[in-house]
Amino acid sequence: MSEILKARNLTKIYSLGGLFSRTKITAVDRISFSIQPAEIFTLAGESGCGKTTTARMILGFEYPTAGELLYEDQNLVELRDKKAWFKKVQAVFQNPFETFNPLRKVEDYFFETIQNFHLDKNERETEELIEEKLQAVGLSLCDIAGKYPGELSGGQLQRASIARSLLTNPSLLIADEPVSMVDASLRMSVVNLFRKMCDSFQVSVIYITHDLATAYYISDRIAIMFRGHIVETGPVDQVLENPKHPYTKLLIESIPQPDPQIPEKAAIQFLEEKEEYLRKGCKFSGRCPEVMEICKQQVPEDTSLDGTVVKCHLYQK
Ligand SMILES: Nc1ncnc2c1ncn2[C@@H]1O[C@H](COP(=O)(O)OP(=O)(O)OP(=O)(O)O)[C@@H](O)[C@H]1O
Repeated sequence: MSEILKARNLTKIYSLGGLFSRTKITAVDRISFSIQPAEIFTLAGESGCGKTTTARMILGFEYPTAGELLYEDQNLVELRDKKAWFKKVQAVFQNPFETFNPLRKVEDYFFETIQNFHLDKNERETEELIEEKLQAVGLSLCDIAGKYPGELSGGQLQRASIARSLLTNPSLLIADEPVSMVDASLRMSVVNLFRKMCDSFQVSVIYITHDLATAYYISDRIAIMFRGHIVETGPVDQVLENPKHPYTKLLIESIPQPDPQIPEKAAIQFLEEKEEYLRKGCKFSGRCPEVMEICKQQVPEDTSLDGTVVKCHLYQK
């Protein structure tokens, strides 16, 4: 089956410290990937590796500095009818309490989406459409009727957010850390919904996460990002059961969790992040246990290996 979305050498450069600053980082550096119909493709990596920037370019919130984004061979950057694109691609964000305004009833968002995209026919059909999507995520109109976001749990609200994203029958959902704000005990049930949505509605999902365990559980393919590069990509079991890139191995052993309670630590992390982005050669060379001299000089090319693609000098012929 043909791909629904293709990214080719997608690049985003930011100026650090304002538009006219001379220091620039390549937050996303010539990445290429494609999304097949009805698959879950995970973008994984630690904080500040370019995952959200990639998602924002697909959603049209950021313009790529270079490269192409193609939807059914149409260049998304040149797309004039943004509304038609938003019908096909929907987003589920990290914090459902930020997605919904605390002063508006949750059901209003459903009716508004239907109105905005001209999906309504009559009152009964509108309610049937909403009920269908809510039931698919384990809720019903009765659960949300008349309620404000604060009256639902985080898990219920995230389910409602997923249901709303399905109203337009999108072909692609972008889920950016969708369960990181949901209670740990409910996380798997929400994550499982993406698999279910994928199978029931033939929607593809780009799942953005730090959490390799949930990625392993629901994804078909995965791309591991580090400082703007995709360093390893392939079928999820191949990549996570038999990792090749030293960074993938490190990520599997331990996922660094930034601690908002320790500002000094955050500051150090930011400095490291910037240093790594600006590093010549392989961005991971400063931390790599298998570093070689060439790694400090040259960015490695992509190498195909056992069904995966690895960006590492260790595997270059
Ligand atoms: N508007 C911006 N201006 C300047 N730098 C930016 C901007 N947005 C992101 N960045 C930088 O680009 C890099 C990648 O950020 P991005 O948010 O894409 O990473 P991420 O992997 O999604 O991280 P997180 O998981 O913390 O959201 C970071 O160094 C970040 O500071």
